[in-house]
Amino acid sequence: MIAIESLTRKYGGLNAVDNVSFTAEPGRVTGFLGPNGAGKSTTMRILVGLTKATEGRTTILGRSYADLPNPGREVGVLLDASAQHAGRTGREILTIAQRTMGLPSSRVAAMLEQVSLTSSEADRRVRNYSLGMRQRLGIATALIGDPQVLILDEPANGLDPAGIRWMRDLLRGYANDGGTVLLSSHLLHEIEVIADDLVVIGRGRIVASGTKASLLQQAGTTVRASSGLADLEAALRSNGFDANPVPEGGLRTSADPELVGKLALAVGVALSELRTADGAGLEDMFLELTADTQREGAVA
Ligand SMILES: Nc1ncnc2c1ncn2[C@@H]1O[C@H](COP(=O)(O)OP(=O)(O)OP(=O)(O)O)[C@@H](O)[C@H]1O
Repeated sequence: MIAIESLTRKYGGLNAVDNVSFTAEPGRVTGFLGPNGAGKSTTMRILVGLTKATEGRTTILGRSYADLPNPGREVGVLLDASAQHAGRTGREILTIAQRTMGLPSSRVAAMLEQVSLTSSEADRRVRNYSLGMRQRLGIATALIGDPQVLILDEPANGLDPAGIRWMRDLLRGYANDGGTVLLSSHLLHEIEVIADDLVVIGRGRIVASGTKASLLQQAGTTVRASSGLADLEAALRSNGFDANPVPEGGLRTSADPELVGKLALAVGVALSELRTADGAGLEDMFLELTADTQREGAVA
């Protein structure tokens, strides 16, 4: 279990993290989602004691990171896969972690196998690793102490589609065995498949959080038409439903698709798209929630 309570981190006049509170629960994968610069890495760095909070507190398994007696045995951390010592081999990096944590030497080979790094890859220097191989090695280092909690910052970076699938399965299995997983991404589609819970952050503030199922429900129905949207919006509102424009044209509404179709017919609007809450609806909601925090418009 990870708990973040009223966390604020200021850099000069900037609130990089602004009064953030949420928990990540055992047995669940919590996706920490937000556009570039939203405050995800800062929050994670504070969690593992690399950055100081200006206000608020964070705990892992009920204690601050600094108070964990053998942190690697309790929490596995992957913040920046490129930060590994480039002159060491993957096997050396894992061996150092194994010795530091007082683990049996057999853990090194077991971890290499778990992340599918071959013996010859393990004996190559990290400077010759692809980013995907560094991510695998980083995940192996995070898992070597058999921790109950995993904190991963953008772990899918550099992985190919098969690698992303592999990581999802690994994290799903880990959470199913009772582990707590907090993973960040700026790409909704990367974590919506795996996350049970989502915490959405924009400009340092939490803009939405909850189970994926509840957020999907809030995402409602998305409807598009090449003309007449204003009439449809008015009809929805006069029937007591929300109707809000979404990026790239269209409306998102709390009315169910069948009703939206009937109202569209009644006001003579030909629809080009009508769909119920799904990943795309969630994406519309994510873009809308973080619209004023985007640098380049779309994120996914
Ligand atoms: N050491 C620092 N000094 C000054 N500003 C910082 C520092 N670290 C982070 N920031 C700022 O804090 C804000 C949040 O950054 P952070 O790296 O936490 O975002 P992020 O959500 O992880 O983004 P990304 O997806 O791009 O990694 C940004 O505006 C960033 O420029």
